[in-house]
Amino acid sequence: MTTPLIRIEHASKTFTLPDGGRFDAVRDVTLDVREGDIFGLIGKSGAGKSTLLRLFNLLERPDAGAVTVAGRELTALSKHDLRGARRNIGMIFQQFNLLQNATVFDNVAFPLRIHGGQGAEQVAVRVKQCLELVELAAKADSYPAQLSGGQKQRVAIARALASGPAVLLCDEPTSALDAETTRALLATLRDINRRLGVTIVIVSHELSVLAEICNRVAVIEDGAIAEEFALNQPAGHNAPRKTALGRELAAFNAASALAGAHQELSYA
Ligand SMILES: Nc1ncnc2c1ncn2[C@@H]1O[C@H](COP(=O)(O)OP(=O)(O)OP(=O)(O)O)[C@@H](O)[C@H]1O
Repeated sequence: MTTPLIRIEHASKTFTLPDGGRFDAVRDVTLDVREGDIFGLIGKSGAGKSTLLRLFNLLERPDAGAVTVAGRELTALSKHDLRGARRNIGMIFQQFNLLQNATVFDNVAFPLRIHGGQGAEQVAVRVKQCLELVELAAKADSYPAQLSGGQKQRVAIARALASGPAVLLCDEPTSALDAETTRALLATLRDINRRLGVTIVIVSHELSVLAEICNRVAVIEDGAIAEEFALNQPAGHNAPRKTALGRELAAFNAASALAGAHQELSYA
């Protein structure tokens, strides 16, 4: 058994509320993500999916437990070393989070410039590579306001990949996009996973998104893992699911596999 690329061990996160109360958003989660996975986190609104995802790069620091990525225990690193380790973990968000007053080029160059160590020419070469990857090289001089939602998210992907990370975290990456743009964006993510070998962890409330792209999912309920299972298994390899969401997702997955098989047959 190979060592997982990401290991979350007994992680918990409690928020203190304005009224002084406490809320357990993540409760004793242990989770492995293997290299090359497209790993999905599903759950109802408020289940703790985004908080859990933000533990993967310590955007939220767990109150207890350990987070290890590519052999480095992030929870044990100094601030300085954590900054370096984070270059191995890109992240994209539902609302893209681009710098509005900067061009597409400057948005993608931003993480390279703040980290330093590369000359302007090297930065330009890397930005061009990343924009070509998401098919937006022609938009280098545009501003975010001039782009469609799908294009903005592809700029965000290019920015997230600029430092050559092994992991890409995606927090509801398609929730602000229409169905067609969603399909195109998922194709880009799949391509990045297959061609560049980038491991992806994705939070989405859209079952169709997860059924289409993930090879493994965890169902989150009340901040804990209710069940975890593989998708796109050969027929007969699917054990009964424990949760309603798990059953719904498995049915979605089976239906889209069947649709795919029909499509292949009609092309044969
Ligand atoms: N900084 C915070 N302070 C207090 N409570 C928070 C904080 N961040 C999240 N929470 C609470 O923790 C719970 C889990 O939030 P989280 O965003 O992780 O859920 P989610 O499953 O991603 O939901 P959604 O799909 O609605 O985004 C929610 O009840 C939320 O209100």
